Amino acid sequence: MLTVRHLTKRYGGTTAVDDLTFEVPPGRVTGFLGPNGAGKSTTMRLLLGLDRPTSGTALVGGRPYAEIPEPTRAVGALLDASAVHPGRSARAHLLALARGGGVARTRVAEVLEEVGLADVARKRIGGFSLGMRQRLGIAAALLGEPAALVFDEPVNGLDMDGVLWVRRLVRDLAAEGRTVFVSSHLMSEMQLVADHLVVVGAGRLLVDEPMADVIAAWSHTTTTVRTPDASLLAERLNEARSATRRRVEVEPGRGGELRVRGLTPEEVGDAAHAAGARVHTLYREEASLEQAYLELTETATEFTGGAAGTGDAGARPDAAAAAKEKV
Ligand SMILES: Nc1ncnc2c1ncn2[C@@H]1O[C@H](COP(=O)(O)OP(=O)(O)OP(=O)(O)O)[C@@H](O)[C@H]1O
Repeated sequence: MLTVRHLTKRYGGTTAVDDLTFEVPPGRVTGFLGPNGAGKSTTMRLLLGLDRPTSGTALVGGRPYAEIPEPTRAVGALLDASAVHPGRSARAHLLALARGGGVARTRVAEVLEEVGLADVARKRIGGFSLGMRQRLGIAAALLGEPAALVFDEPVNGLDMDGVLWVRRLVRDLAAEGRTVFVSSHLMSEMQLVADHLVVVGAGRLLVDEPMADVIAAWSHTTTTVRTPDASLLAERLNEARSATRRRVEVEPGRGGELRVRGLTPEEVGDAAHAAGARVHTLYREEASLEQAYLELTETATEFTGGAAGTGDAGARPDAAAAAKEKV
């Protein structure tokens, strides 16, 4: 279990982490999502005792990292895959880590095999691709067979095989009952691996919910209909709204269009027929989870004046408003 309570970290005038509170329990993959600069790496570094909090606590198995008796067995981490000695071989690097962490030498061959680097074990790390370095970083994290794993952007630089391998590994580690905490700046990646999602923007907690709930709340279908009889149809749709238990929203779009959320194109078409409204265009739009996430983090950044904003300033405000309601 990883526990973050009222965690704050300031660097001079920059608040990298701002009063964060959440837990990462064992047996599931917890995704840590946020745009660049949102404070993900800083939170992970604080959990791993690589930096001191300005205030609040970051605990691994209920203790601050510095007080863990056997840290290698408690938590393994992949943070910055490039922070390795380029002149050493992969094997020598892992042997040094095993020696330092009190781990049996035999684990080195095992983890090299597990991450697919057995064939290049004696090659210098300096000649490794970014993907190979990521695999080596993951091998180092797995050395002590730790109860918790912290992976900062583990799929960065990996080819498709590597990405699929990391996704499977992360899920397997959680299935073994380990605590798995994985960061990414991509919602699409989180959607594929995470059971639970923690979203941060400008250092603040925005969402802490099961992935399934996030998907249900953020994805929605809008049916757009263009008709010269908009008021007739709108009236009929309002009747349909009171007849259904689903949440239906009708709002005017561009050029006499109506945008209907909560009803399918078939239902809108039937309502138009019943109302005697002429339909010139009728289509369905799926709101993407990625878009809702971008708008959420963008809004968080605007309100806090942080520097983590990304994306398109013309983004649709309706999804951002819906996302804000969720917060
Ligand atoms: N050692 C440091 N000194 C000064 N500022 C820092 C330091 N480390 C992080 N920051 C700042 O804190 C903020 C959060 O950075 P952090 O790296 O934690 O974000 P992140 O979500 O991990 O983003 P990325 O994916 O880009 O690493 C940023 O504004 C960053 O510039």
